[in-house]
Amino acid sequence: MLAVVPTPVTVRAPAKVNLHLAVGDLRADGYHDLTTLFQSLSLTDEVTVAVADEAGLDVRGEGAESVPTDSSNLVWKAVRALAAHVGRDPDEPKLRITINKGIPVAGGMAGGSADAAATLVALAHLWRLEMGRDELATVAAELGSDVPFVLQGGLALGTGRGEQLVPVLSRHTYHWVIALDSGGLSTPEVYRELDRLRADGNPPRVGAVEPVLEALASGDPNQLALLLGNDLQAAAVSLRPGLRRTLRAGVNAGALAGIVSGSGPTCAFLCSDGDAAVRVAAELSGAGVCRTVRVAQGPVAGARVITGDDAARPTPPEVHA
Ligand SMILES: C[C@@](CO)(OP(=O)(O)O)[C@H](O)COP(=O)(O)OP(=O)(O)OC[C@H]1O[C@@H](n2ccc(N)nc2=O)[C@H](O)[C@@H]1O
Ligand SMILES: Nc1ncnc2c1ncn2[C@@H]1O[C@H](COP(=O)(O)OP(=O)(O)O)[C@@H](O)[C@H]1O
Repeated sequence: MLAVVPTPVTVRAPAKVNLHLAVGDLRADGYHDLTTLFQSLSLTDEVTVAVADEAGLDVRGEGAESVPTDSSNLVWKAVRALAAHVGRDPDEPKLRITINKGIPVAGGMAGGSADAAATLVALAHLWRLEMGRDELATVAAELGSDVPFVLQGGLALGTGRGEQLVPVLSRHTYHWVIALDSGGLSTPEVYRELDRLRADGNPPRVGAVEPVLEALASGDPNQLALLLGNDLQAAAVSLRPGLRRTLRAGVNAGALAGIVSGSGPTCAFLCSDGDAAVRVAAELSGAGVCRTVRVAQGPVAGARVITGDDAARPTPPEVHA
């Protein structure tokens, strides 16, 4: 009898920016307790999972050359984790995975996490698993602190190491300019640098999260801009001092405020509306402070299956500095 080969599944998953990132003390397990507000952004990766005669991984797009294709890639970790969770053989049938990257690599925007979340959703579809999003989220949390959020998308308050999520109702769209750096920063190194700065002195700490939630409820980007904050910013700037210039240049170009995205080095600039974002992007791209500039909106949906022509959609507008 002929075996039916399932149709390949393509899943799109979003980047994130932390609107508020309060980092607590170092825990015994090596993580830090966080209080963070995540917003998903319209910079996305697409992951296609297909059953094939030979297993393999192709990575294309933004920063593809710096992404590992061996078993350390988060998509293979996602395959192994989900297979273990449901008691399947991760190696049969063999899988061919293609990642199309639109999210900067090691940029503080959860690109690897987005690929892991996308792989979980694709496999749940391909393997016809009867799993709810909550069950998928428990597997996601094993793969990384940011993976549950990019699986869920939208706007959410994250606690614990960032994996415990409460969705935040959002009726407003925010417009961003994203400045991509020429290199990446290692997340553990940035956390270590913050510990070092705190041992030596008193780097600035963000305030309470409640006013940020109120600003989000108002939908006024001017109000939100005053409250954006990231405890990791001082550490990212300490490791990459040029980010100070980038942050200044975005505000000089007309953004309401600029922030280092998560552990950096990507910087995110909040703008008053879509037209302002295009103007800021054009001016910032000529300032010589970053590699590339993108325009993005948030919040957007979490990891979801896309089909047909939609999968061939062009990448977001790009302006080279
Ligand atoms: C900083 C943040 C902010 O959202 O994102 P990025 O900017 O890297 O995307 C996250 O905390 C990154 O989450 P993620 O990239 O999933 O990190 P994980 O794989 O869970 O952890 C990598 C390492 O980062 C450090 N880590 C991570 C999370 C946390 N709450 N405390 C930590 O100290 C630990 O050293 C850990 O070993
Ligand atoms: N699918 C993947 N995409 C990107 N990076 C990956 C992936 N799998 C593993 N990595 C590794 O994870 C590191 C962090 O990448 P990424 O998730 O893009 O950054 P960040 O943690 O700053 O958001 C990369 O330097 C790379 O070595």
